[in-house]
Order: sequence, then structure tokens, then C-alpha cells
Amino acid sequence: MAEREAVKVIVRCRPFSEKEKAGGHSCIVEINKELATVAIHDPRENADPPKTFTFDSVFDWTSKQMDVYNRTARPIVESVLNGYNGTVFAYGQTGTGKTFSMEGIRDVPELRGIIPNAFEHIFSHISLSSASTQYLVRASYLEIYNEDILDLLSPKAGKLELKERADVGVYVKDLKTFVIKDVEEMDRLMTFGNKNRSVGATEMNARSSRSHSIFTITVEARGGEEEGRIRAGKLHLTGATGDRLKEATKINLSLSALGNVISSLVDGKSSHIPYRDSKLTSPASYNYDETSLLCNKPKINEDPKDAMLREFQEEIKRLKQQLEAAEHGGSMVEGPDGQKVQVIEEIEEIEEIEEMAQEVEREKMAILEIKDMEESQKNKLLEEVETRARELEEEREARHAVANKLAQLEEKLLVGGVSLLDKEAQIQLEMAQKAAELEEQKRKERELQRELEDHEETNLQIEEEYASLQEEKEAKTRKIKKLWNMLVQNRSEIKDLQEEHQREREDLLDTIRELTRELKLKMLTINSFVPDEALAMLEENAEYDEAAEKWKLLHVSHAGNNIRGKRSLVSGQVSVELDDENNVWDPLCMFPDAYLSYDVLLGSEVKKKRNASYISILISLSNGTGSENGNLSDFGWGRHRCFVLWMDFETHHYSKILCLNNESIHLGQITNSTTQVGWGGMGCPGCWK
Ligand SMILES: Nc1ncnc2c1ncn2[C@@H]1O[C@H](COP(=O)(O)OP(=O)(O)OP(=O)(O)O)[C@@H](O)[C@H]1O
Repeated sequence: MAEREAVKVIVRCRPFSEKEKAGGHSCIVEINKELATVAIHDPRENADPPKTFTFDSVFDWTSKQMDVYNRTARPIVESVLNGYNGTVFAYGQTGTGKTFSMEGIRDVPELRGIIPNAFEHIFSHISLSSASTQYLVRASYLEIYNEDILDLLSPKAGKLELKERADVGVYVKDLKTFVIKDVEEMDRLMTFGNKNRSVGATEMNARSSRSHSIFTITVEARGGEEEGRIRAGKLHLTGATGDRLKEATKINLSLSALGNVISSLVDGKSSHIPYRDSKLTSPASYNYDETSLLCNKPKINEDPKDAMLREFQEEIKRLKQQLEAAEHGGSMVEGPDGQKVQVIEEIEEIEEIEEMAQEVEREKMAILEIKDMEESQKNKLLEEVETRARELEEEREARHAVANKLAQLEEKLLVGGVSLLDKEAQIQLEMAQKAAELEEQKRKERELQRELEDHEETNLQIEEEYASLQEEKEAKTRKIKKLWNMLVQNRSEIKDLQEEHQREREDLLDTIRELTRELKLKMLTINSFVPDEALAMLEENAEYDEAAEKWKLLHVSHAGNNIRGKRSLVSGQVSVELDDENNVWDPLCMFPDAYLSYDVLLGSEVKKKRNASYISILISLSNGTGSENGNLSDFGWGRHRCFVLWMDFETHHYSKILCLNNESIHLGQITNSTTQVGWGGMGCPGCWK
């Protein structure tokens, strides 16, 4: 693996579907496999000349699944097996062939996609490696659906959280991983996960734009040349549609966990790699150059904190010792030089359980044969013997349980050199390896071809030394033609870039305008209606959660209606009720949807401790017409959906009011309000004077 590895971009173009053929559509894509270029022809009249894009590799509609695997995924899986992290990310519009390329058709060997081929590759690598290496293969499967992270292998677990820790990097908390011992188990796990995806097959198209799943395989290896060390590589297999990836490019994407996930995928550490605002996330292929510039410095994961192999090996060792000790009596202790010393505790334990069982049986028979013994004494003796027999049986079962557990664990721990594949798969693998070598050869040829093209440019310059005027004219005409073509192409590319840039700019400006408007409203509300001390209290109690990218209010369970509870409005008429206990008019009785804000909630506290004199009450009306709110409409209230009232805490008189709806905000002082007359003298300051 190279020191610095660029993200590789590989394009595959699928064949026309029957429907597309029947529809008489023409092909606008021209693929040059040698040069790894894709040219797009604009089918409209008088259109610009075709645009050509260069990639690391391109595949046309005749490409075979195995060729795609060999050139795209094989090198990544190889590095994962050496302890690096790698991702195969299929990206494209819906219906472009992501599922076909990633999964393919399982039952037809030559149509199997990247995922089943990767499974085979991993287990065949293990069976071909040295017998001194032990492996542990694990898998997890998650889905990002409507911004929630769900465990497809533990569907009842609900929403999971994305976390970050200095020692293990970004991870999904409580995501289940399963230890896998062969290709069939891996297949079964994936099929089980697929069944748990959020939307069924009938809604495939709708689903793919909202749901995005990531299958992760962790391969841990210990032994070989690097004896004690554990190398742990992670392979992430995933696909996404254009919409979803585009979504991730938006600034306002605090909700999208995808960006974080991608960055964690890349090297498993810190989310500070700014992939989210990088061109990697742009769907436009002319950002190819920038995309290639985006390099990782891959490194082997040695002895990572989340490795499980050592625990497995230690547990197996412990169980073996336990069994050995039980067989020989006493327990086993390991000396500092690694020599095992057996500790014999009681001499009786040396006897084999089987022998003891026979002895018990003999004793039982002997007791039954004694003639001159009272029945009760005989029974007592028999009971004692049976108790011993039971104990022996329990011991035998316990030993079986340990042996079973040991067998299970040993089965999961894979040892290099043990063939996990059948003959046919082995042959296929060898062929694949040969094909991969051939591919590498071809890649080198392509590179040479490109270099040759570059030399052409230089040649043109050399031709400047001409033998005759005629030759000079011809050469210059050729040069002008070539330059002219380049100019036209560049112009059209600049135009595209400008348009894209302009669209992004407008998107950003829209977002900024929207945020500013929202901010202004929030500031107005806060400045006018939240008492300073309440604001200070809120600020003091607010904490920013970096992982969730959200502000969180502490003690929020004590807030607002959580404490007070909602009361219902007497239908058809505004009625004001006296809260007998406190002898005040309770605004909650008047508005069913009134929400007491954070400072009220600690109202009594605020009053006692801080001696505050105001509360603010946020009221939102579900019915904008006012008709259900009795005479509210008479005072112009019905037009508004939300009110903020400011109440003197001591006198319970309302002194300020803010009414707002989508179009207008009205703010006013209440001069004649008393709680005694309820709302009679009060209306919206903007609509009713
Ligand atoms: N290389 C190919 N050769 C033959 N058929 C293909 C190829 N690629 C895709 N197809 C076919 O084209 C259709 C659409 O492909 P597929 O379902 O893989 O698209 P997709 O990108 O996964 O779509 P979505 O995002 O909606 O899930 C399928 O019928 C598939 O069998």
C-alpha cells in the first residue's frame, strides 16, 4: 500500500434496459477503457462539443463482475487484510446499477457482486495464510434512515448514537457485532440485516434516497511475522444515491450523521477530516481533480483498543485450564516462565468421575441387598448415595458446558492454512488473482498511453522548427485547431463551474437569510420577554453536545409543562379559572396549548431564591381562525398562532404581549389588564386597539 493513497474514482456504465431500448433512446456516453475516460455528448441541436472526464478506471456495459471486483475492491480488501481500513462506496443516481455492482445476483457465480466476492476473498486469504496466524472476523450492519442510525442486526435496539473517543475514534454506541466463521455465516447475517431495512422492496426507489446502509467487516489477525501484535482492518461496504450525498454537502447539515460516518470510515479516527465540505461530496465529476487530491495517509491499526482477538484467545486459554484442572483435580497455575504447575487440593479429587459414578451404583446395589436393616435406615443410606450421584452428574454437566463453550469459541477463531473453501472456490480464487495481476499490467499500460498523449503536446512544440513554410503553415493550423478545441472545452467547463458555483452560492445565501430571520425572531423574543436572570440561568444550564451537534438544556425534565402539566380549555368559551390553592388566575386554563417556558418551571424557585418578578408564558393556538377560541377573534387574536405573555410574578398582571404568525409580529404594552377581568380588556396590539 502506498504511503499516501488517494481516493480512487471508478466509473461503471450499465447497459440499456429493455425499456430504454424500446423507448428508442440514444446512448450519450462514450467510454474509452484504455484512456479511462468518459465523454458525454449533449444530444440537443447546436450543443457544445462532448465533455470528457478522466477517472482512475472506467467500465463499460460489457464489463464482467469479476473484472470490476479485481480492479476496484480487491486492492482495498487486500489492505484490510493487512490491517488498514478501507471503504467501497457505490455512488450514483437511482437505477444506475449500485445494487447490481455491490450485491449482484448471488446464485449465479459470475454475476456475484463486490460484497459476496469480498466475503470469499477474506476467507480464502485466511485459508491460504500461515498456520501460525489466528484470525477473528466480525461484522456489523447499520442503516441511516431519516437521519437516525439503526442497528439492522438488532432491530429492537432503536436509535443509536454516534460517539467519539480519543482512543477508538468515531463509533456508533451499542452497535452489535457478530463473530463470523465462514462465507455462509456472513451471507446469513447480511440477509437477516436486509430484512430489517426500513422500507420494503416495493418502495425501493423512495427508500434508497432516504436510507443508506453500511456493512462493516472487521478482520483481526495475530501471529505470523509480527508475533504478539494484533492487526485489525475494517472494511466498510456501502452505497448512496445522488440526493443523499448532495444533502451532505449542504452547510446546514447538522442533522446528517452521514458526513461524520464517512470521515470515521476513512481512518477510524477523529471527525476532523473535513470531508463534509470537500469536493468528494460533490456529485459533479468535473471535480475529479480535487477529489484525487484528497489523500489519506493510511496506517495499519496495530493493537487497537476495540480488538477482540486477544479476549477470545485468553478466554479459550482460561476454559482449557479450567477443563484440565477439573480432569486432574485441583487447579492449574502458570509460572512466569510459562510452565504449567498443577495444584492438587484434595487427594480424593484425583479419582475419575466415571469411576466414582460406578462406585455409587455399586453402593446402591449393596444397600438394597442388605436384609437385616430397618427400612427407614436403608432409605436414609440410599438418599445419601443418590445425593452423591446427583452431585457427580452436576459436575459432569458443568464440565460439558465448559467443553461446549470452548468448542464454540475455538470454532470462531480461525487458524490460517485451514481451508474454508471448496475446490471450485479455490480455483476461482487463483484465477481471480491471475486476473488481478493482468489488470495491474493493463493499468500500467494505460498510464503509459496517457504519458504518450502528453508527449504529443511536446512534439507539437518541437515541430516549430520546420523545414518549409508550407509545413509550418500545416503544423500551425493543426496546433490552432487543437488549441481551439481546448479553448471551447475549457470555456464550457468554466461555464459549468460558474453555474454550479452560483447555485451553491444561492443555496448558501438562502440558508443564511433563513437563519438570520429565525435568529432575529429568537432575539426579539428573548430580549423582550425573557427576564435577564432567566436568560442567565438558561445560558448557565445549556451545554453543547459536540457529537450530536446540539445544545442541550440540563434539568429539562423540570421544565415548563413537564412540571405543571396541561389543562384543557372549556370548549367554545374563554373561561378563566381561579387556582384556589394559590389564589391566582391560571392562564393554562384558558389555552389548551399553553406552554410554560423554562423560567416558569422553576417559578416558585425563582421567586423564592432569586426574587424575580416576571414570568413569560408562551402560548400557541392550534386553531388559527379563532373560532374555537370564543371571543378571542373579537380582539384580533384569531389571526395569530402564537403569543408570548409577560406576567408580573407578584401581582399576576400581564404587562406585555407579543403576537406572531407567519407574516407579522405585534408587540404591545398591556396597561389595563388585570387578572381579575381575565382577557376581557386585552387584544392583539396590532389588530385590535
Ligand atoms: N452492469 C449491469 N449489467 C446488467 N444489468 C445491470 C447492470 N447494472 C445494473 N443493471 C440492472 O439495472 C437495473 C437497476 O440497477 P440497480 O438496481 O443495481 O440500481 P441502483 O443504483 O442500485 O438503484 P437504487 O438506487 O434505486 O437502489 C437492475 O435491473 C439491474 O439488474
